[in-house]
Amino acid sequence: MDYKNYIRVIPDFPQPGISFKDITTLLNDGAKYQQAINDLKELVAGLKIDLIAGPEARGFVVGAPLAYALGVGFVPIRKSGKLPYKTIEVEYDLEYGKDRLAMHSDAVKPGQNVLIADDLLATGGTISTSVNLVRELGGNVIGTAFLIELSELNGRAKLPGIEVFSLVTY
Ligand SMILES: O=P(O)(O)OC[C@H]1O[C@H](OP(=O)(O)OP(=O)(O)O)[C@H](O)[C@@H]1O
Ligand SMILES: Nc1ncnc2[nH]cnc12
Repeated sequence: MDYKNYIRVIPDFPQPGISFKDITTLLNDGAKYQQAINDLKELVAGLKIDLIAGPEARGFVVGAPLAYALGVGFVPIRKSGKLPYKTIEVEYDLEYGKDRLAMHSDAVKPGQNVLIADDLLATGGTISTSVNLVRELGGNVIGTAFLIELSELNGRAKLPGIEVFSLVTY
């Protein structure tokens, strides 16, 4: 499927110079959304995955259905202050701004194989921070999966030695 037909591109959002890739138009189409998750499932079929972790908020709409489709657990990685139990936290830079990500300290057991999923790889700040959180708990990051990769921002450079799977590249 040509995913670009279903992703809306909004210039200068949320600030001048950013070409925003809006996946709500893909999510709005049930058959295409389902196909996207199934296509990601095919891409990661060779991996032995114990858990999928996904960063708030758009990582949830990719990571949770992928976990459900694979029959594995899902770990939410959230912005600071949202998780109720003990957390580990890391600050990071975004394409537009700064934030802090957190994960429950018992969410990943040492040695578990974790795939990290999100809607989009831009600078790689969000995903490399997610990788650091999973590794801090002793998890083994076996890959990362995205609907969209923005190749010019070279997020892959922040993921040395980690496999990157994506459905569409801009
Ligand atoms: O590779 P990066 O430069 O880190 O950018 C990619 C991240 O930015 C967006 O999330 P955002 O922080 O805007 O939050 P949201 O999912 O809550 O909209 C997107 O969903 C990715 O998580
Ligand atoms: N260009 C972009 N479009 C959509 N989400 C993003 N997150 C970071 N950069 C983005």
